[in-house]
Amino acid sequence: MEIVRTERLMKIYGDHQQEGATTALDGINLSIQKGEFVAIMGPSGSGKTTLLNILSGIDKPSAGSVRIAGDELSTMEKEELALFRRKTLGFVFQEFNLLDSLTIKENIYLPMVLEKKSASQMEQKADELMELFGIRHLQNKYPYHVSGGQQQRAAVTRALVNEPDIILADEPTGNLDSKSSTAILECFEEIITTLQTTILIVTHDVFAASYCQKVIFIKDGRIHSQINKKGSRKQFLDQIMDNLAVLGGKSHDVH
Ligand SMILES: Nc1ncnc2c1ncn2[C@@H]1O[C@H](COP(=O)(O)OP(=O)(O)OP(=O)(O)O)[C@@H](O)[C@H]1O
Repeated sequence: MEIVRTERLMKIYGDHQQEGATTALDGINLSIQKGEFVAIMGPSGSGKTTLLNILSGIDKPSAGSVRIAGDELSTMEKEELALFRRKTLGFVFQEFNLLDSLTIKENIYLPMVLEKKSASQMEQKADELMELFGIRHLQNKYPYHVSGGQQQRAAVTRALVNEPDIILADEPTGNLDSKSSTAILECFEEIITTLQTTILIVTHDVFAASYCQKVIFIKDGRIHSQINKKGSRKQFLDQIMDNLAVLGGKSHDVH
């Protein structure tokens, strides 16, 4: 089943007939299947954030179509889109974005409260996922009392409670040390195997990308190349580095 499909996706910032307009996306055709773990990489300014914002429904394309789980996003009205985002998408951010005034458990409950789930449904789902990610014992602590890696695992749990079709993650390892990065990437692998949720990450981190099954490289708003993991993770990491070198991008954050 196809979870993401974009066709001839364009994004132009500014008036395209005037000087100073920027073509951020220039005809992106993307197809991501259910249960795939995919990374988008590319040099600074290549259009990664723009693409993620459009897939997230935060931004609208200038032209082209974007379908997520079969639904066309670009024609949705504001309220329909808000509902769609809550039901279909899960978000993970570099800065975790947990609310400091709420406990870990309350943070995790939040998307379910918005969906008006029953107390027993919320408890069952939260317990199941906190157990899976080893953070159940932290549920009554506040975010500032747990480590960055534990906060990110709570954020991943929160992203999953409404059983989204896809998790969109923006630099999910950007604020983590290598041990916590590994833990979160193993969480993602667990999600793929146990829940078959599709995961799309945008990252500069070659180590993070090497956990994915597929890496799509973009440059100047176009898909430049795409590679699939065949051998070991280490072999894939080397292959990603080679592709980045061809692309002319910086490959920092190698652990
Ligand atoms: N709101 C905006 N208005 C005008 N131009 C923009 C806007 N947002 C992004 N751009 C331009 O669009 C292009 C793509 O930007 P984008 O942020 O998507 O790149 P990126 O690959 O995410 O970069 P980075 O890795 O540095 O975050 C760049 O040339 C950028 O300057």
